[in-house]
Amino acid sequence: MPPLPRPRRIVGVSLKMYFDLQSTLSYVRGVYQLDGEAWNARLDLFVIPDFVTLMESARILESSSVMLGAQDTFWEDKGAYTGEVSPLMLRQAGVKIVELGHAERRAQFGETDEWVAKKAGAAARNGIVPLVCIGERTHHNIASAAVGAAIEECKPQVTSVLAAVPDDVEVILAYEPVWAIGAAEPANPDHVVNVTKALRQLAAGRKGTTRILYGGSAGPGTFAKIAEGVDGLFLGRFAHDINNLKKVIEEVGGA
Ligand SMILES: O=C[C@H](O)COP(=O)(O)O
Repeated sequence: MPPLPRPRRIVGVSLKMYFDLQSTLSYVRGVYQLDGEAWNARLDLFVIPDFVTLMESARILESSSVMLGAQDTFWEDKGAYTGEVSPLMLRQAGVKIVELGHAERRAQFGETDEWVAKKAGAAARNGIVPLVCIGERTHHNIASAAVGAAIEECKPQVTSVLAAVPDDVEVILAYEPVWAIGAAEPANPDHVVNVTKALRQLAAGRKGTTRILYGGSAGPGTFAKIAEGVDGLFLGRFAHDINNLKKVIEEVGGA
């Protein structure tokens, strides 16, 4: 099968719950300063702070091309859902991307593929790009077995989401092997390339853009080794130093 044309590259960071209010806003200001770098590198840049700082983050980023993300959403727009966050309000607040199904939410808060798919549908309905985290929980020692097992585990995570969103809307899939999140280093590059190539085929017939990111202890030096399989990186801890985010933007733009 001929290789599929590749979409524009994209790099972003989720702050999870690592920072406090002032350091979050200061970080978002730092990302704003990298708008020019991202433009020069011809890639899209996003930042995902916590919910509390979203409105102020939107204000900081409003004159830039940096896309604002949220760490989750509920699947209904309005109603008696105490504690949940509406996708309608996220859109009104300036959110362009919503992260769904992160491994930490699946493990600690019981997120299921069904919930993630419903949330992805709600995001798309509100004009927000779903960024869906997928990945296998355990790592097999034999490389060939590890690739096959990862693809099998990721497949339903992807297909349930693709069935829940219109065919012509953009979807971002973040391949994050669970065992590589919060680790000392990212997953083996061959493993990432082999799995992401197979995941790309699952979305091959879509009319909408599907971009595939890698996440899991990614940082400077990661992208060039896996560029064959992915369209960018989804960063965590190793982007807390904003200079590392700058380096990654340059690397992804140059690779
Ligand atoms: O959301 C980002 C990923 O979970 C990666 O986090 P990490 O780079 O700190 O492992």
